[in-house]
Amino acid sequence: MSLKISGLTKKFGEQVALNDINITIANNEIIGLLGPNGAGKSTLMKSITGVLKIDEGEILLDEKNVSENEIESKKKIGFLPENNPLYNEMYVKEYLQFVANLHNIKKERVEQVIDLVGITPEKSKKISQLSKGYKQRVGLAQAILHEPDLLILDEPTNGLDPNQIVEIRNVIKEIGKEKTVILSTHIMQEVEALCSRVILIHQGKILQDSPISEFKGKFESLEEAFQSYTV
Ligand SMILES: Nc1ncnc2c1ncn2[C@@H]1O[C@H](COP(=O)(O)OP(=O)(O)OP(=O)(O)O)[C@@H](O)[C@H]1O
Repeated sequence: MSLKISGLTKKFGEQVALNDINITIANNEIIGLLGPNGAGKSTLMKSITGVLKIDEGEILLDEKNVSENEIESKKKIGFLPENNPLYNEMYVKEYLQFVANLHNIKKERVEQVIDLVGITPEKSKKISQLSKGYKQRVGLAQAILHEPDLLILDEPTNGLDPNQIVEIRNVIKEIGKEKTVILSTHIMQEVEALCSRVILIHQGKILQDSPISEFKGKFESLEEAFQSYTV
């Protein structure tokens, strides 16, 4: 998988949400997308997944422009949006089967993913009955069902309790062994636990794109580094 973003600019009216973003990803790695509220993280993720149309620049996935190859690109990308939209009235397995049908995926894969994200005991429950952590697992399951090469996760552990956070991180770590994962988070421990590379966005621009050790640099902690760049 290769992803090359060049000169990406996205505006909402007068507001420039992303300003001349350039990113190259060539390896399977877990990348932490950091930045204060309103920095442009979700906008970047939605731009890559094709949910938002960009104003300037281009996004190449495996050397093909995502806006000109929408269906092909979507096959290669899995997306867990912020606030994990799910159909609450559906049952877990029924919902995942529904998503699998949209992608033309065999039934066996649904069971495989249910097992991978650890929701086998919950698979016959209604989504509305699940705890937030299990809902998040269902969101992850729908994102990986079609075996995407690139997984984009917008604040995947937001609002979870400490146990659920660890569990979801383990699932992401497992997936990250074979896929490229871009995840946004405000939790520096998460970055430390999962990511090899950090991209820091502030006011729509990239301030830092480096291995985690370089990002930390002379600072005692990632929090300190984050503050020094963004205050
Ligand atoms: N649909 C939209 N219409 C108008 N402005 C938008 C829209 N989506 C995002 N914005 C603006 O673009 C900027 C970047 O927002 P974005 O949601 O990408 O930030 P973020 O880094 O994901 O923030 P957070 O950490 O709070 O989730 C913000 O100023 C936001 O208000």
